[in-house]
Amino acid sequence: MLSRLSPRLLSSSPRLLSSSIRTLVNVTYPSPSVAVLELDRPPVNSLSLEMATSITSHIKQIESDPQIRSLILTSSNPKIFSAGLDITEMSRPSKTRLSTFWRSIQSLFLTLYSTRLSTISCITGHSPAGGCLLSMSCDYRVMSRNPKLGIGLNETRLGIAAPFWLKDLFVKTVGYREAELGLSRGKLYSPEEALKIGLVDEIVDGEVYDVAVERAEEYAEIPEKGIVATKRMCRGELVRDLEGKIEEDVGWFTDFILEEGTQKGIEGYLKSLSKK
Ligand SMILES: CCCCC/C=C\C/C=C\CC/C=C/CC(=O)SCCNC(=O)CCNC(=O)[C@H](O)C(C)(C)COP(=O)(O)OP(=O)(O)OC[C@H]1O[C@@H](n2cnc3c(N)ncnc32)[C@H](O)[C@@H]1OP(=O)(O)O
Repeated sequence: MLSRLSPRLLSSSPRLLSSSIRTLVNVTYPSPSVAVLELDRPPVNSLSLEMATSITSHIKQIESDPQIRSLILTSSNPKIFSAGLDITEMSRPSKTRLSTFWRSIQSLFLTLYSTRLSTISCITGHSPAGGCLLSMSCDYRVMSRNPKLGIGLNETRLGIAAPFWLKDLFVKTVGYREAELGLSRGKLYSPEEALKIGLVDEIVDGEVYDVAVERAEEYAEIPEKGIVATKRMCRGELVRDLEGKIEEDVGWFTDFILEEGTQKGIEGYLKSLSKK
């Protein structure tokens, strides 16, 4: 029923939907050419299989409306953009669920990174690991100036490594040496530090959402043909690299996660999170 509605009517607020069909995101339209996709999976917007699948299918629905030119990705939680992958998906999982989960993450990345829409990440809160992946997949990133916030790839801190395509995305964003340092140290950057290395494009003292809408409208004024061709030129290589290695990447991920040593690391990390 829901999928037959026009994307414009698809404001999937939890207030309107029963929990059984909750879509984990809210979609709104601040202007005729701009859509906002708000992550809404309390407590920390972590990316479970269902969450990743929902975001991907909403991006595709929004994309199918030719009037919409820009998409803002943001969070219903003012303190947390996204805590990244749902770590519980990687803790003692079945191999089948784990590979389906990883496919949903690959698909979310490919969809967001190569969409015809101009994408603005509106980062009001923490954005570690998979949260940083979502932000880096967008065309432009605005972040609140709050020095307590962190953005970056902290996988090594969990005893895991970023997959090759996330490493490549990071290298493309911040350059080789900074990426190597940031990845191996599992560094989370403050907004000021992130701005300095090009991990975010702008930091905002006041209402970051208003700035994101302004930028989305600016992008929407640029002729679509030029912007889509440019995006394809800049991003095509990484998209093709991953598309050509989907199965290999699923194999690496499942083997790596299912190793006993990795499982112990994940268990310990989960404990440390819930003890806080
Ligand atoms: C050479 C071969 C290479 C092969 C490579 C192949 C494959 C690659 C292998 C692996 C790649 C996998 C990539 C992973 C990327 C990821 O995204 S991993 C996730 C990383 N995320 C984090 O580390 C963030 C952890 N969370 C936090 O730091 C904090 O929660 C926060 C976001 C800063 C918020 O803090 P706050 O104090 O507000 O909240 P709490 O910490 O109290 O959390 C509330 C609640 O939520 C639970 N939780 C937090 N984060 C997650 C999460 N990511 N997943 C699941 N659950 C999470 C937390 O445990 C609390 O739960 P509660 O105690 O039950 O209330």
